[in-house]
Amino acid sequence: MSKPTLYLQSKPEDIAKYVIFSGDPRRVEKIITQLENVTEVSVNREYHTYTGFYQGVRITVTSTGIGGPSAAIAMEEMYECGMEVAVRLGTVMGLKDNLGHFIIPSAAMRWESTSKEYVDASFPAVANHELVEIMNESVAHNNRVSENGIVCSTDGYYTQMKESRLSKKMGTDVLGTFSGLQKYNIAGMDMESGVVLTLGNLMDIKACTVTLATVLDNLKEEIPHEERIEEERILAKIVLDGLVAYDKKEKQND
Ligand SMILES: O=P(O)(O)O[C@H]1O[C@H](CO)[C@@H](O)[C@H]1O
Ligand SMILES: O=c1cc[nH]c(=O)[nH]1
Repeated sequence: MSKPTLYLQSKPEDIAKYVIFSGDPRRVEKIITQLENVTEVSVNREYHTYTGFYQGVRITVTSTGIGGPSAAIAMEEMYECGMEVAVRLGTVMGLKDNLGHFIIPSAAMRWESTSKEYVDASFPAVANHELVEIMNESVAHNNRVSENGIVCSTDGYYTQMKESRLSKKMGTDVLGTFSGLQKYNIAGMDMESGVVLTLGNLMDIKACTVTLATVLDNLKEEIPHEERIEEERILAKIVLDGLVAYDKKEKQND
């Protein structure tokens, strides 16, 4: 019998080949309401991990909290357990006129530091093309709009995404960050895509991120609360439907 992993307290037999990573543990509790025959694998720190079935496909869902370091731990431990496909399901700050859009980035800028602990900054954080296509189709089937631009992942929330009392005291140019990235045609900002896509490539597994633009730069606009609840439910359905479509395609190719 293998030992459970350190933080996600998981063994290979607990974990499906398809793993969904979601930042907020409370979002995980909502996602699993769309699954059947759900088993709690573990609830430890920010990591809430469950495995269940969606239309007959075995899927694990886990949370990673906020930021790259804890996302890397989750990716590593799921890889130890045999993960073959990793999908980050989360939210993103839109940098265009894209509030409410489903952003499935083709790649991420690696402004965060965690992925640089693994590999040089020149290594690209690219999503798996096949998964991106399948998730695009799933967005369309769910009557929503998808976008495949590049996102930027960062470590700083109150230094790069939202002005704060301290950022103002220190004269940090948060608004300048947005205009700089907009010049590069960046679709949005989050904190984990750079890590998930980089590690996915290093692990030689398939990885992508599927995100909902819930806010615009500096939180100048936000999706209203009730609408956000419904759109996050659809976000989960998009990812689950996408994984089922991927699984079907895999089986046809076998
Ligand atoms: O909604 P999640 O997946 O947590 O993602 C985003 O929300 C958090 C910041 O508000 C960061 O983790 C960011 O990447
Ligand atoms: O403020 C936000 C909201 C969603 N995602 C982020 O990364 N930041």
